[in-house]
Amino acid sequence: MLLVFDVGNTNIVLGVYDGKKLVIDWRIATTTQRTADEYGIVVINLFEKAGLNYKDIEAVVVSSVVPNIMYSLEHMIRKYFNVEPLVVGPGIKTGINIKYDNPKEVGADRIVNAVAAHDIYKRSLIIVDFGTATTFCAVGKNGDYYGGAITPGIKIASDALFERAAKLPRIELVKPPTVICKNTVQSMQSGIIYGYAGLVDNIVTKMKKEMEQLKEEEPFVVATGGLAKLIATESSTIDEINPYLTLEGLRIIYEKNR
Ligand SMILES: Nc1ncnc2c1ncn2[C@@H]1O[C@H](COP(=O)(O)OP(=O)(O)O)[C@@H](O)[C@H]1O
Ligand SMILES: CC(C)(COP(=O)(O)O)[C@@H](O)C(=O)NCCC(=O)O
Ligand SMILES: [K+]
Repeated sequence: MLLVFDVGNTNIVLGVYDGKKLVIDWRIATTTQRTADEYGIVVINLFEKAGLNYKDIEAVVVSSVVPNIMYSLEHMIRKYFNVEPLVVGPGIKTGINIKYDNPKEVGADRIVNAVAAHDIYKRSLIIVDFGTATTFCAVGKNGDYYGGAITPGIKIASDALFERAAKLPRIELVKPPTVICKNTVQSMQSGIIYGYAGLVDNIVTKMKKEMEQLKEEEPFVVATGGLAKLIATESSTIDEINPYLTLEGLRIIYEKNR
């Protein structure tokens, strides 16, 4: 079986694949303080609780946008799974042609998403990943990765408001029934959720126009990431939510590099 790690700045999402089948996935906090053994205990426990034998793992693929976690994570993988992790980065076969000024600069998660979406949808795409940051990526029909935009994630924006405004409380990210709200919590929820949906629609609409100039057909808009569900229902430009896009991309990258 294959174990994949999607290391983001807030969460690490793990997936266990048996061939093309995602057997199980887990979400743990990204902490740079954990040692290899501490990560080992957490991951082995997850396998045991799920009734899976971690010794059945034959390969591990890692996508990370958190460099200073990698020493412990790779050490854990070697020590507990006895395999050399395949780490997504320059030199790895992806089938994606990165048209960034400096291709090495693009977050691995963004490329992994592009690999999955290109493989699944086989058409021009805009991928929106709602995580610590929200990323927007334009991908051509033939797998050209044009780049896109990066904005503070919705939770960061919401936490910043709480931290910087004395009288504003920390809020739960829940959609209020109306935009015009009559109490502080719902007013904040209205501003962050409906406001963010507008941000998404504005950026996607402008990206679509630029992709037209790049002679790409009307792109299909796919959302992923922990916070996608929250916004996608309010957005008028998101066509589909695919929560497992990044994990799928890691599986596909394994197949391309085995
Ligand atoms: N199913 C869910 N429902 C609501 N929030 C979620 C869910 N899954 C993850 N989250 C939240 O999404 C955020 C992390 O999303 P994620 O895409 O993993 O971020 P990153 O990749 O930047 O670490 C966290 O705030 C987490 O609590
Ligand atoms: C923008 C990101 C922080 C998003 O990562 P995440 O929200 O998943 O933690 C990550 O893709 C990244 O570090 N990118 C490098 C810069 C770039 O893509 O241009
Ligand atoms: K992410």
